[in-house]
Amino acid sequence: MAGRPLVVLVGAPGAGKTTVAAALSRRLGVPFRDTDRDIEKAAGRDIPDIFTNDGEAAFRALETQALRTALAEHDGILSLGGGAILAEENRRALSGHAVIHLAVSMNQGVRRTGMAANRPLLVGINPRATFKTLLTARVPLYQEVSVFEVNTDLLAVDQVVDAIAAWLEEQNT
Ligand SMILES: Nc1ncnc2c1ncn2[C@@H]1O[C@H](COP(=O)(O)OP(=O)(O)O)[C@@H](O)[C@H]1O
Ligand SMILES: O=C(O)C1=C[C@@H](OP(=O)(O)O)[C@@H](O)[C@H](O)C1
Ligand SMILES: [Mg+2]
Repeated sequence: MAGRPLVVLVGAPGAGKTTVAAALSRRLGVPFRDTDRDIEKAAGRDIPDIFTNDGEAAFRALETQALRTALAEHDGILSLGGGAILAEENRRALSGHAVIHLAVSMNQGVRRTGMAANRPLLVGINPRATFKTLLTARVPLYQEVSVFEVNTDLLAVDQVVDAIAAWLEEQNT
């Protein structure tokens, strides 16, 4: 099952990584994988449960392991959790891969994640301030690991897929 992801999607929560990765994999007819799902499957629990009962550090350790495994064996489209780029070890592991940054503004990010309470880091009294702090800390890291960026704010999911498919085509010509 050894492989190499065709594309790895990074970006803040609500950028659309999971949704776009699934849509892109359908478009290209290649497998889809999401490290958050891998973690939930392996643990037999969902992410809020892992955060609440084991803490963020435990989640990050599972995430590093899930990333390492997926990079080694997945040969389709891979989406990561928004915080996967925080560990230097993970950024190093992503080096040389076709990493695409799905960018999202605070307004859109809060709007898209506000509906679901399944992102433990964004649950709180001021999601806008939390999201802004998160972007300030992470955007430089998303940019550091990526080789291409799509600003998703004004695009529908299919249009984000179009942009990535066009980029891939360019790489192959
Ligand atoms: N380009 C987009 N335009 C509008 N809504 C979007 C877009 N991309 C994703 N969404 C919606 O935003 C929410 C979060 O998407 P998701 O794929 O879970 O993001 P991520 O994995 O980056 O956190 C979902 O409800 C999804 O349908
Ligand atoms: O930004 C983060 O630190 C996180 C983002 C989530 O994934 P999405 O970016 O897919 O929402 C998930 O990995 C976890 O809740 C932590
Ligand atoms: Mg996701």
